This record gives sequence, structure tokens and C-alpha cells, in this order.
Amino acid sequence: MLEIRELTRRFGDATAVDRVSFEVPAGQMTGFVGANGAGKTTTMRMVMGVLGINEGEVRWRGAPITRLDRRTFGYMPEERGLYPKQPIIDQLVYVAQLKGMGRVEARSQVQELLERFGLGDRGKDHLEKLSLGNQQRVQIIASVLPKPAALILDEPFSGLDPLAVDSMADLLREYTRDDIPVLFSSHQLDLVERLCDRLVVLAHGRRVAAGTVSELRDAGVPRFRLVLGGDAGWVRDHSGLEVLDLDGTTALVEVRRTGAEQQLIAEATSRGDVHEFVRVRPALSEIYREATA
Ligand SMILES: Nc1ncnc2c1ncn2[C@@H]1O[C@H](COP(=O)(O)OP(=O)(O)OP(=O)(O)O)[C@@H](O)[C@H]1O
Repeated sequence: MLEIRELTRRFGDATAVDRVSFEVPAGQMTGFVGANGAGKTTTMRMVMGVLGINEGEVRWRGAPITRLDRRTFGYMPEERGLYPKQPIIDQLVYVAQLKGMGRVEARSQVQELLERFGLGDRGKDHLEKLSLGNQQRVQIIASVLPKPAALILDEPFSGLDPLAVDSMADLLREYTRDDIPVLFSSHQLDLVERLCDRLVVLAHGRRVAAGTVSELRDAGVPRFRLVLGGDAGWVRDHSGLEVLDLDGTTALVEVRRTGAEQQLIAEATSRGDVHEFVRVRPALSEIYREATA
């Protein structure tokens, strides 16, 4: 498990990351979200040791992280690091060798990954000849070579078409199945919702929400939708609830007093037919909006 404890980074008078703590457990995909400038890249850079830490620490497998530990991590930085004027395959094999792989093994793993990302016949091309999205695919391959102990990815999905998103998602799922912690930042909340087991939300350098997706969805004030056979107007007068929406036979309510929803359903059944009574959990996009408001 990767642990981020009370990390703080200042630039001059501005605090870009302010006592941020969260965990990236093995075998779970953790999404890292927040508005532009919230502090995601700065946090990831501190985790990877490319930026100094003012306060706090990063722990890996229960001990303070070392330079050697970080060398075993796969990292996709915001500034993509490959050379435009060199053949893709040579660069990727070089990256894999730098990380300790033998040449033959490196070539075969690179070729396999290129094929997986639909670039099997582009290995000899210079990077700059590829479209931006395909260059992004190559950057992804560079960051996952060879099999990493943990993955720290700064916006790995940006600029990818839906097919490449699927290939990337499949690859990340394989890593998490192999108990590798994965942390990735993204502005694509639908993707985060689809892929992540856990979520960390930053706003203005502070952590404003963190937990598993179901913990976060269950954390707010409970909301229920009630659909009746007849008019639902009487719900307005029911105590202990706030009516968020009322439309003919349907009411959306928020529970203000513990147990008020039980009294509501009892009254509803005594008045007539109840077609539906369900807990409504917010989508991640709603949680995000509320946490960062
Ligand atoms: N090298 C630097 N010098 C000065 N300020 C910096 C530096 N790097 C980051 N910052 C500031 O720190 C804050 C956090 O930036 P950061 O890049 O971490 O945000 P982010 O959440 O990754 O944003 P985005 O989603 O736009 O990539 C911003 O106000 C940014 O201007």
C-alpha cells in the first residue's frame, strides 16, 4: 500500500498542497480528481520524488519511501518525456532497459504492448509522425514498462479515443488484479466512476473527500424517491424531511430526522398504493460538485 501522509508543498507564499493524506491500497484503482490547479500534479510529483516535500511523508509498504522504491514505480508525468525524432521502438526498449530489463525481453514486451494499443506496425516510426492520441498511447507504454510495483499516472486518459481508453482501462484492471496500487488523475468523471474503487478529491490544495466509491455515495444525507398511485403533495407536510422535488405522484426527499423515512413509508402505505420507495445515491459527479463547491 502507498500512503500519503500530511503532504505539504509551498511555492513562495502560496500553498499548492496543504496537509493532504490518503491511501492507495494494493489491488485498487484510485482516482484523483479536482479542478485545474487543485494540486494533483504537485502531489504526484512529491510522491515520485521529482519535487521536494515541505512537510509530511510518503510511505510504501509500511516504511518511508526510498529512491529505490520509486524506481520500481511506473510514472506518467504531466510533461510527457519521449523524444519526437526517434523511432518509437528504440525509445521504449531503451526505457525498459533503463529499468533493468534485458534487451530481448524488453523488445518482446514492447512489441506486445504496441500491438495491444493498435500500434504494432508503427514501431519504426518517429514519435512525431504519430497523431497526438497515438503519441499518448506510446507514453502510456513507456510508463508501464516493465511491470511496475505501483502506478502513478497524471491524466493518462486525456486525448485518447474510446478504443484507446478501453485498452488503457483493461491494462489498469490487469494491474489492479495483480495487486498493484494504481493512482491516476483525471477530469473525466464518467471514466473515474466507471473504473475506480476509490476516489480522492482535492480543492485548493486540500483533500475535501476520500474513500471508496460506495462509502462516498453513502456518506451524504440520505435521499429517497417515493412514487405513489395518487398525488404526492401531502409529503410536503411530513415532518423530518425536506422535499427536494415534487412532480405529481413522485417526490424526492432528504431525511432531516433519523427514522423520518420509516414514518413516511408507513403513511404512504396507509394512504394508498406505493409503486416505488428507493434510496437515491448521488453520482460521483454530484459528490464532486458538492465537495468542490
Ligand atoms: N513549479 C511551480 N511554481 C509555482 N507554482 C506552481 C508550480 N507548480 C505548481 N504550481 C501551482 O500549484 C498549484 C497546483 O498546481 P497543480 O499543477 O498541482 O494542479 P493540478 O490539480 O494538477 O491542475 P491541472 O488539473 O490543471 O493539471 C497551482 O496554483 C499552480 O499554479
